[in-house]
Amino acid sequence: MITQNTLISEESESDLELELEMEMEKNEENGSTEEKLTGSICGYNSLQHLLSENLNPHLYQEVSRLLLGLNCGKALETIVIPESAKALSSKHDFDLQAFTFSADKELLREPRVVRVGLIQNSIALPTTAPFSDQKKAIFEKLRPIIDAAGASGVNILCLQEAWIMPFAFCTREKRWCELAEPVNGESTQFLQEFACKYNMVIVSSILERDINHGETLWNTAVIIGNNGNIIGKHRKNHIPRVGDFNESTYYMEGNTGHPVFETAYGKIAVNICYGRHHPLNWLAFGLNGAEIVFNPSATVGELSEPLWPIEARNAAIANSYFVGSINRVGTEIFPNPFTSGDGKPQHSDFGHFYGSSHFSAPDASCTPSLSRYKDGLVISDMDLNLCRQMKDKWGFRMTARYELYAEMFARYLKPDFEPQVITDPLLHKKSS
Ligand SMILES: NC(=O)NCCC(=O)O
Repeated sequence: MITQNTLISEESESDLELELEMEMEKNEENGSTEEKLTGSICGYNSLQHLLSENLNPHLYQEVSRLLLGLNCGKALETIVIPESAKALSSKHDFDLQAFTFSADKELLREPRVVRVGLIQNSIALPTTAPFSDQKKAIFEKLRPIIDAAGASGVNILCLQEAWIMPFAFCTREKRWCELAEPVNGESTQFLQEFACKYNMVIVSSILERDINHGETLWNTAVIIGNNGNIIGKHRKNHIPRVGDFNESTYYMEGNTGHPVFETAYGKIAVNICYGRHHPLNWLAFGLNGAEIVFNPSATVGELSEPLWPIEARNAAIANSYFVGSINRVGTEIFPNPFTSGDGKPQHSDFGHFYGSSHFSAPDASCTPSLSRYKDGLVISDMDLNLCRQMKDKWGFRMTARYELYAEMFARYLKPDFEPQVITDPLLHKKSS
């Protein structure tokens, strides 16, 4: 029975306001109160935080079991983070969390444990600052977070979508195109040093300018190998045309298919942001053998927050791989107001990017999420053997009936396609 442990939604409005005020006061974390007010859930930095503070330990355990699932029959365990990484997180005020997904022991294969990190961040300077200063400030902001990942022994690190810039695609202003870089440009060079220093694979999502093909623009993930080499790139397949996400003004649908990159630490792929709403996009990376698929994103609460914890987790389950979901944080205000043809008054920001980066595993378990308003690094160990173990257990690949769907698509793509509908012969008969 929920009584004094009740969720705060049942409290009176004035109680709630008082509690929120007290929570904000006792909250020692840095960052502006205003950002926390817009970014928090009633003063809590994440759903897990809200629940853990308001439920008794037994109720919290039961709620977590249902919300986060179990991994090998147990709640996910946290892992010990080196003091040097913790010190960086306190000094530079970023959220730092670390977990481990295990798999069953096998008789013929050794465990294949890799340590993976995801970074979420807000921009570092106002969008009105000179572009080069904005970019440099983001580099400087990320430096200690990447160092914390390196100090923690992260093998594969992924940054958020278009991490070197504000998510300016809402504006439709062409001047933001200046922030596009070639695949081997400034941001890649910046990350190559870390890749070498920490023997780390890094996935970097940028606005790409393809110099060799008419200086065209793409939304691209660059895969940097642990020797600092560029392994390859993937271009975002599905471009949003929803709300303020006016990204088709800037770049076209990707032309790189669904590549899987075989790295020193496993087979990885990147499903960039809006591609997460397309189950076939997830499927294709799985068919090419991905063991971890990253979803670097930029999305706002009003549009997608109820979808966020579901889609990635479902993809991990359906495709028997791990998913790393990243969303940026904060509210980015642009100098010129814009509208997006949806009848809403003109405005100067997208709304709040709600962070909440996390991992999902093929056995339906997932980590708690990072903060809704703070920069953060979430780390997880994952035994990649779990991918095949879940394929063997559920048999989704073997029961998939791909031939049925191949035939369906072949028919659907023909101009004379007619939907397969069998109408009740009595439906249109006049009653006599
Ligand atoms: N960046 C991007 O594709 N955002 C689209 C919004 C969403 O998919 O939630």
